[in-house]
Amino acid sequence: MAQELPQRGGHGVSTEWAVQATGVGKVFPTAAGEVVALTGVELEVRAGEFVSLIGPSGCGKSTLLRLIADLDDATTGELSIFGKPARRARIDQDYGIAFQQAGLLPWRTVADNIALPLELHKAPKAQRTARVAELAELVGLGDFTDRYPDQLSGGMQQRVAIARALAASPRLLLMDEPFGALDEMTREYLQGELTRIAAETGAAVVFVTHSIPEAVFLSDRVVVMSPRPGRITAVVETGLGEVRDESLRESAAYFEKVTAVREALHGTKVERANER
Ligand SMILES: Nc1ncnc2c1ncn2[C@@H]1O[C@H](COP(=O)(O)OP(=O)(O)OP(=O)(O)O)[C@@H](O)[C@H]1O
Repeated sequence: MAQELPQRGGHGVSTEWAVQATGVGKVFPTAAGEVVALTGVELEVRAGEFVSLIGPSGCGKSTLLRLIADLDDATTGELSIFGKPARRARIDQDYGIAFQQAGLLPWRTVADNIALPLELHKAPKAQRTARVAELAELVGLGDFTDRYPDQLSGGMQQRVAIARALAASPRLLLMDEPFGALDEMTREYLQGELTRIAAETGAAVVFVTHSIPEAVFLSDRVVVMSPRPGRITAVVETGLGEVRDESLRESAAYFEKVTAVREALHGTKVERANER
């Protein structure tokens, strides 16, 4: 059945779905019995839309992102990325990923790590060099392109990972707490940059976070999940439009949505999340 398209503040209405999850469930067999990590997940992310997943530890946020990225298989249900099976989308490199661990190649410099997706896309050398310089500047590492990952702080490594995810201007970005290890000022700066880049490139983003303010600042919609078993319990549309600048953080509309997400989360009985 055709679903109603969510409204987006800035990119105009698209009829294309970046992600469609239908009846998705994931069960992990363990020595102690089966762990139902996800059940009955229905999620659509429109092309160009920014969606955050938030919820207490263990509610299945990372598992859902890993299924979208085809890093694991769903036990039930179906996932499609731009209308393709997740596996096809992975082979076609339809998305960029930035996860909690930077996952950089230690034998490659910052510049060569950022360039990796461009090499896979067979971009000409001159184009690669220009794009790498632009991205390194963007994440504040313009002076560090010749360094190796072990010469960088954890936060700097994470910024390289973000630049790498953006390198090939993918139509979809999958991000699992990419700013979690950064200091607050860098984090807020990169949040602003990410919304600008997503708007400029028209990329859809699925973003896992533990931070309510971060989710609200970044997103068109905040998807609230609850554990045991992991499922979607609420979806908060922010309606904050495309311009996400610092003044937004002090606006009444922003505070209202932060409160709405907090209340939706409390409805998921946060105190039970650690009973596993
Ligand atoms: N490979 C695995 N084998 C067994 N159980 C797993 C595996 N991966 C995840 N789980 C379980 O699935 C559930 C969801 O885990 P997941 O990491 O997706 O949660 P999360 O919401 O991302 O948590 P956090 O916020 O702490 O990162 C948890 O109960 C976890 O213990």
